[in-house]
Amino acid sequence: MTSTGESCSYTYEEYKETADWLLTHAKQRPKVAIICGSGLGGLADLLVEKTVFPYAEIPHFPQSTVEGHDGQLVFGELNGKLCVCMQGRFHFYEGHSIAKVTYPVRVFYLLGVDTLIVTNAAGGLNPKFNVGDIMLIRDHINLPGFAGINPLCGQNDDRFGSRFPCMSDAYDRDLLRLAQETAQEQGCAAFLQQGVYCMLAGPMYETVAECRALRILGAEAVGMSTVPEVVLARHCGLRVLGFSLITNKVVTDYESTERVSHNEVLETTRMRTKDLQKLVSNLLSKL
Ligand SMILES: O=P(O)(O)O[C@H]1O[C@H](CO)[C@@H](O)[C@H]1O
Ligand code: HPA
Repeated sequence: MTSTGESCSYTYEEYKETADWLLTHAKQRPKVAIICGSGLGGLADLLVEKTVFPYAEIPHFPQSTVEGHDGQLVFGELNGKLCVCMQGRFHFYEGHSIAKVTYPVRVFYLLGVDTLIVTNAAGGLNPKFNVGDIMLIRDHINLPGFAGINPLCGQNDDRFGSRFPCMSDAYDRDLLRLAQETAQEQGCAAFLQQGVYCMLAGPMYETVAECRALRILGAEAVGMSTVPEVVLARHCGLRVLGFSLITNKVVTDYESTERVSHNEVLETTRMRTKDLQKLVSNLLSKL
């Protein structure tokens, strides 16, 4: 049990119960799942022929508590492709166990999904990045994982994947190329970047010294999500594509008067959300 009294792990049967419930209640059989980051849930509104499930109605499903995360699972079609979209994700800092944060990923796998698209809002560490840039995630640094906060800790269930999964190919190279091509075609290459995302547990934003340390580690964007979802997705063999929207620049100078806030984060997502939606939507038609 965690300090909040939550279960630290789930049985195969629990994941299966959720998946079976969804298979009974939704007519769509998507191969693509999308997890929407802070302020980026508008993507799910673009789906047509929708079936919408508030998280509270889905057996064993966690609840969203963060502003900018609506808390519903949307099945439907986007640009001719069936998908299931999480309008709101779960974060470790909300007090959820890491198993709960990643719960939907194994449910997606049991639904028959083979591709996961993750989006997030992130702070830009790479000095070349501008606010409003979209960074394709080339790789990640699992900082909570260094400290043992990892959804794969505990007994391994071989029905999902192997004890020691490879992570050197976490982000699918073909999907990365496709995303770059698509960005060129739709004319948003000018603000497309590629880089390394680093997850911290949050909920506080980083100190100046932490940002400087993260840069030395090779991180180019920093956030409080995504990595556990990707780890679990790769464990069960899903292909992964990730987008970080650079919502703010991190502070690396003690003289700076800049102060990051969630309002600033959400404001940037409002400015760039349509471009990201178009990119994901155009890309889906090519899968
Ligand atoms: O990663 P997402 O969910 O997009 O949200 C990011 O924005 C929030 C902080 O402003 C944190 O939750 C951080 O992880
Ligand atoms: N740090 C951590 N998480 C974030 C940030 C940030 O600067 N911006 C958006 N999510």
